Amino acid sequence: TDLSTTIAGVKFPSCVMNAAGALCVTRDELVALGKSRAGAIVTKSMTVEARQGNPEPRYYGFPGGSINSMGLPNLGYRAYAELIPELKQFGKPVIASVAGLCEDDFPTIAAVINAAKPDLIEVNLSCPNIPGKPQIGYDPEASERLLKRVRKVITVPMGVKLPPYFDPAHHEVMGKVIGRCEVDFLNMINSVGNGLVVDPDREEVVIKPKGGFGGLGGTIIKAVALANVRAFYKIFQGKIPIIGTGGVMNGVDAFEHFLCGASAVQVGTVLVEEGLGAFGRLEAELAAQLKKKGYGSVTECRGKVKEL
Ligand SMILES: O=C(O)c1[nH]c(=O)[nH]c(=O)c1I
Repeated sequence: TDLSTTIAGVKFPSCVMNAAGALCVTRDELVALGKSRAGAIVTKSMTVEARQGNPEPRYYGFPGGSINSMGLPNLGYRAYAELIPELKQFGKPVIASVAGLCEDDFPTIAAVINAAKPDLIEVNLSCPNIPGKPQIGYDPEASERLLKRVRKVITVPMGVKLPPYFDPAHHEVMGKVIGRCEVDFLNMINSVGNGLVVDPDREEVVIKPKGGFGGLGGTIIKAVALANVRAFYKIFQGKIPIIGTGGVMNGVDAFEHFLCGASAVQVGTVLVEEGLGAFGRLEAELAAQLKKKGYGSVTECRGKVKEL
């Protein structure tokens, strides 16, 4: 079974890769991703200055998912610009995830990162965990302004990592914004922002930042992720490739993302919980599922989910 995929003209040896944020902050983590079965190396979203991130505990896994308020811990964009040439030696695409603490940070980072020639750049409009900072992706005007500014300085394929939307009207509005910004791929969804997990025995929240509020990931968000993948796949009639992120814990979850229109999938929670070995398991399970269903590749089943 062929598990390779192509996004914006870039060939991925496997359609399963890490989500920005999962095991991808340090050089050692990124090199380990390069040596693993991951289909790409996706960096942690980067800011201008290096950051320690939020106070711990800031990640908590539980049956069904995870909650995090990492607070953008990363080496700073200059360090990743220096790392990119080394990371490109592993025979798989390097995706640089660009964030920023303010709108002006994004083009500053994007211009320097673009010069380091990652295979693709993913603009993260959906970090939910910077205290006092609303998600850019929930502000269409700010999203359009920012995407147009970074598009001017990015010459490699540019994608956007979107937060979950919960209303078709929002899918429509963001679809129009994206259509006006020459976006080469989409990635959805980021974590479901500002959830709250409580430990009933200790009668406490489980993470420290923001009173325990954090982004949700894992099985519990799969249905939200699939809805967003499907909504944007339909809006763009499959013409903009979509990376499906959210709730992929096994091969069947990944298959569901492809049926809804994804061209590749990213994994976060399952990677943090299981480690890099998850890639081998996910690939084997996805290959078995495709074989069982009579599909020769993920491309064959893309967008094939039937309505009633
Ligand atoms: O807290 C984080 O660092 C973080 N956490 C997330 O769940 N999504 C993001 O985009 C980010 I930048």
